[in-house]
Amino acid sequence: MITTQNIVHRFGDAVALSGVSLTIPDGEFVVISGPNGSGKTTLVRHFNGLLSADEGTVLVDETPVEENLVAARTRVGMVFQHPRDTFVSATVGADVAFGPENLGLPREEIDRRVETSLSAVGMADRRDARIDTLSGGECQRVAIAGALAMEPAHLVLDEPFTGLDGPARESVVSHLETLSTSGTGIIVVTHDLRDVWSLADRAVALRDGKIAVDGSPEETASELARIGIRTP
Ligand SMILES: Nc1ncnc2c1ncn2[C@@H]1O[C@H](COP(=O)(O)OP(=O)(O)OP(=O)(O)O)[C@@H](O)[C@H]1O
Repeated sequence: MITTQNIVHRFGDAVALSGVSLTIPDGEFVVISGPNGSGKTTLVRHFNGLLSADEGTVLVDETPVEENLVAARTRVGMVFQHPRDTFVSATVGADVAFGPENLGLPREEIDRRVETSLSAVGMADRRDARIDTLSGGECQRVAIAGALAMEPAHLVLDEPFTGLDGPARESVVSHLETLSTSGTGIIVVTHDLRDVWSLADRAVALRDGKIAVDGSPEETASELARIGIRTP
């Protein structure tokens, strides 16, 4: 479970988050939307301690994130926009193995996780492929596999569909659906709710660093429309 309690985040004089309280239970599929600059990326970066709040507290499984960063980053996996810039290894398998290696896991366990994670995104046969030969959609799937190899309770994806064509989006969405069905909590930051609307348990929208909308997709569709966020 991820809990933010009244968090405030400032960049200099600019207030990016202005008192956000949110609880995301294990297994929940949440979409986070909102206008440009409303604080979406800033918010999710608090979920595993990539940013720390100026005020308020972030808890992962009831432990403050800063008390155990490794636990927070193991429980909450993060996949960023433009994953091509975040790969650390030359090949798919080596990149996916990187996180588990840093946890100091035995080789057999690392191999098992790489295999399972790549299978989960339909890339098991590309283990030895060079990263620089992958398409945008394949990069996104490998980035998801890298996060999955940490066996997170929650997978956070920040604008995972940017730059992907229709078939690539469909492929990423279908893998998210499989993960969600198998119990992984999914948190997707997106401007475009069309892809994930039918999968979401909950829709949260930020505006001016505050939660403007929070509820089930059915409950929130008209409120989202009122603040200019289109739903399918
Ligand atoms: N590193 C930074 N330094 C200064 N200001 C920042 C920084 N990162 C974000 N901000 C500001 O904080 C506010 C929230 O930004 P954030 O990226 O969280 O919004 P967002 O909702 O994810 O936007 P977008 O939809 O454009 O990605 C914006 O006003 C942004 O300009």
